[in-house]
Amino acid sequence: RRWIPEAVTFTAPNAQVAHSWVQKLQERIRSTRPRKLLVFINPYGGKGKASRIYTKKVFPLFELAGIETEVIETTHANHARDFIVEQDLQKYDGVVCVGGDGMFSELLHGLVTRTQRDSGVCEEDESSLLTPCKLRIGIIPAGSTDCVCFATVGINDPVTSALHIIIGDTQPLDVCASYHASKLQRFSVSLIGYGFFGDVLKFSENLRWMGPARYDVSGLKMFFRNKAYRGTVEFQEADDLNSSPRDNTRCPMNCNWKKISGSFRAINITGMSSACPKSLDGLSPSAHLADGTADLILVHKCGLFQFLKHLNRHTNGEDQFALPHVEVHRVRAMRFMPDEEDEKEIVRRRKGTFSSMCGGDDLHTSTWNCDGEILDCAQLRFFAHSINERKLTLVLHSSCIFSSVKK
Ligand SMILES: Nc1ncnc2c1ncn2[C@@H]1O[C@H](COP(=O)(O)OP(=O)(O)OP(=O)(O)O)[C@@H](O)[C@H]1O
Repeated sequence: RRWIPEAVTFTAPNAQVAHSWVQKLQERIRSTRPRKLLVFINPYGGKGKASRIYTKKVFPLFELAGIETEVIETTHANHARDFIVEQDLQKYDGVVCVGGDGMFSELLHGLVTRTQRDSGVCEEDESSLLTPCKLRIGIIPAGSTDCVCFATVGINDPVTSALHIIIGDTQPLDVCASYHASKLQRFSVSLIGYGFFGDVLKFSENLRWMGPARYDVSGLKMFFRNKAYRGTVEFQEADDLNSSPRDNTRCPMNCNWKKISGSFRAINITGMSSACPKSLDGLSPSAHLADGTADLILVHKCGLFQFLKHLNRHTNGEDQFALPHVEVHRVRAMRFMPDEEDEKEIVRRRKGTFSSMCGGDDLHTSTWNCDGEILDCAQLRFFAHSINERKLTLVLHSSCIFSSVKK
């Protein structure tokens, strides 16, 4: 999957022929390639090497390809998002982030919000039909995990990504919208995880000073903690062709929703494979990129060894779903409700001295990890939106979005 630039020399019989070749090539290139890009660099992403990666590896290629760039080094979180929401973007053919998944998410939210505002659509409203974004997002990987880049391009290599951007490659993606108490929480494209991955992210926030190693340390702690959370997952399977989460029907009987109650070690929803350098096949190797579905993976309460077996299968090529405590469904929508008893217990524990002493570590609900951002709530509804313009049925049902990601 790694691309490298290569020079090819054509020899023309005379200058006139050479000139016509150049002209023809330029015409072709102009119609498919971006001419002006807005680049955001997160100087603190990953190991803090984003600026150097851009200057040394990416900018020379953009220059060689005649792409004009405007570069903004971010000074604070949400700098890129706010810029996209507020500034004139007419002159750009695309926006590029040099950073990790968090930076990609900023650009995604900025573009979605901007597009809805410009077209007078309320993105907060669950029933709104969102307007697709025209601008594309390019990702130059320079973060800690670079999952979105890895799962779409197959490698997290800045030069490969720069070359894909230069030739105008596109890759449509599904965008998932998550709601809590009827309020939009976030848009996401890769993992939405409750239980294990929610806890790993939450605890890792205290360890930011460690850099990317924080995820390993937090993962180890949460693995041995072996906590499961009670609740009910309801979902609509993708092959249920008679209904769609956006068909505007009102069903009083919940007839097309499947329901599973129990104690879950992890609830993961992923709109793409979520592959990354640590797990080359990802959480769900056969997840599709742009079909309006996501894969729901339920890991029921199990022993340490059983959970280790499941996790280990993300890296050794064995089927991670072929285990008695794991099940997987392809879904269009999902909702999760923690057990009420647990909610009451949280309040009781929060008031207790024990809780304050252990920093809420013993809480009976987890949080959601939404593309690497914490959603501090347990109850959640989510919809997968298709953005694949080639499939008419999906466009008809689709209420969203969006731009394609340049590989
Ligand atoms: N100048 C800045 N100072 C502080 N935070 C920033 C700045 N610019 C961006 N951010 C925030 O930093 C967060 C993390 O950035 P980024 O995703 O690039 O790196 P990462 O977290 O190391 O990688 P990954 O998301 O792949 O694990 C983002 O959510 C972004 O909002």
